[in-house]
Amino acid sequence: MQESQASLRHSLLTSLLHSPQGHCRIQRQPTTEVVTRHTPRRLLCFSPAPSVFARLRFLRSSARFCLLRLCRPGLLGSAVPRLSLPPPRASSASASPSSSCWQLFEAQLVPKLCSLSPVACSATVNTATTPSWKIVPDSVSGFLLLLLRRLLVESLKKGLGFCAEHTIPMEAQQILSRFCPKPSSLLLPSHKKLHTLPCVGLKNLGIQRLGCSYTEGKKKRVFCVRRTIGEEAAEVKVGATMPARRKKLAVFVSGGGSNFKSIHEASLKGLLHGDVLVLVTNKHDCGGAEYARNNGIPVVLFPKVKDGSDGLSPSELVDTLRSFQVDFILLAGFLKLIPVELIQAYEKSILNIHPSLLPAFGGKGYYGLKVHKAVIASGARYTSRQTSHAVSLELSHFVWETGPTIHFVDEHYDTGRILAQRAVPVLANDTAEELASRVLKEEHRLYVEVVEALCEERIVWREDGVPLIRSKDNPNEFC
Ligand SMILES: Nc1nc2c(c(=O)[nH]1)N[C@@H](CN(C=O)c1ccc(C(=O)N[C@@H](CCC(=O)O)C(=O)O)cc1)CN2
Ligand SMILES: NCC(=O)N[C@@H]1O[C@H](COP(=O)([O-])[O-])[C@@H](O)[C@H]1O
Repeated sequence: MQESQASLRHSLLTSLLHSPQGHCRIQRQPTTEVVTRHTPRRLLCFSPAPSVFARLRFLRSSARFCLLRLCRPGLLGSAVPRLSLPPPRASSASASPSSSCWQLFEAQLVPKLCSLSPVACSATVNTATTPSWKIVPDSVSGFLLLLLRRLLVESLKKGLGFCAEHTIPMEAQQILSRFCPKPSSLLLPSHKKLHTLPCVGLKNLGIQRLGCSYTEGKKKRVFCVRRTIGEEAAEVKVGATMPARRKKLAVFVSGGGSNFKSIHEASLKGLLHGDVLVLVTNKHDCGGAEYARNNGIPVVLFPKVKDGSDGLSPSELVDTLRSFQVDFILLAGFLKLIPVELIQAYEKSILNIHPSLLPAFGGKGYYGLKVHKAVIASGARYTSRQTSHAVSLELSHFVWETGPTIHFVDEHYDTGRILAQRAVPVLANDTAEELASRVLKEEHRLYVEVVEALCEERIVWREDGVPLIRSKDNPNEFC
């Protein structure tokens, strides 16, 4: 069954692509408006049918027929469990329309389009949640192709109506991790803003960029655009803040991996602007490694086991992470010392979570349950507020607390710059296990919040070397 559908898609793509002239445009909204571009783009071609009307009939019937079949649920993402598109995160008031369009465009559809071909259709019709994309021929040579465009739009409308419930396969959502740096934008004569993203998937088709343009408050549309050699790309930055490129993450574990799992799940839900691409562990059979294998995430063994050939050396580990184009390393219950080679290769890019309020209860020997046992045994008490001579003793009260710390990693255990902490109460009759469980819940929340900021490039360094997290809602404030 799959084969026939794949060959069907191929025949449609071939028929659309191998002819001397023609154009395609992926439109975000059903519209008859044609954006006049300041330089014509040769995009895609349609096969020269014996006669004009035969061509139209051929294209209309083949497009409509193939799209109906292409869009049939289960076709495009057959090998991978299907996920319906998560509704886009409510963009903060400050986010411009373009950025929400861009987030939808970059995160949820470009990967699919680029991986499958510009002929694929997808998504649903409600612009408030997920975009509807149409592929229509856009003529720069006369009414013929405009007529063709209208015919195909009609076909697609009917075809896409069939796709309304169509979901994006998970593979498309993971393809985005191969996507490119910051989108740039092209100012169109009518002051519309076109944001384009290099599109690796279609290079062999001569299509190098996909773009998302918008006019304030109006409809949005998406183009597939080809830059012919020598053509000047008048790309200029626009003021609108654009989300950074999605980040590539590596997670290091030695045990159960609950922090790793909460980060991975947050990424799949669209809460993080990043993806976990590789798991590193010193215990290939630990819970975190098991979870990674069950979710298609490559597992790498580090460090080398003493007498065995398995495992990577520090330099091999650096090379491996570079091959995945990893941006950030997240330690989550990893119990081995990170070598200086890795710290130098990933400066200010390695985070660790520790289950106490550092600098208390940190360093060599302080890991896992040992940390919580030490906290309980110490009877450590922190005043909840500054006591001063003026404040009588009965007003100051002792609060017994601990909690997770997230810090940058340097060459020693737990001595790197602290980025975030959160207080968790210690109850008088707590066992180490009960306290560990309470702290772990807070770890999961705190680590996802910090990784979210990391992926959105909201971590800044103060002049005295202290890292701060810029508020998501108000860039002038810090968490
Ligand atoms: N260069 C760094 N490497 C690591 C750091 C760090 O801050 N800098 N953090 C640790 C995680 N961690 C605390 O957060 C930590 C892990 C393990 C130990 C420890 O004492 N380990 C034992 C060996 C334990 C074992 O193999 O089962 C030891 O070294 O003797 C302390 C702190 C991760 N790496
Ligand atoms: N010093 C390092 C250390 O103790 N890390 C701690 O190991 C646990 C791993 O749990 P997880 O594997 O379920 O994420 C977490 O509590 C983490 O803070």
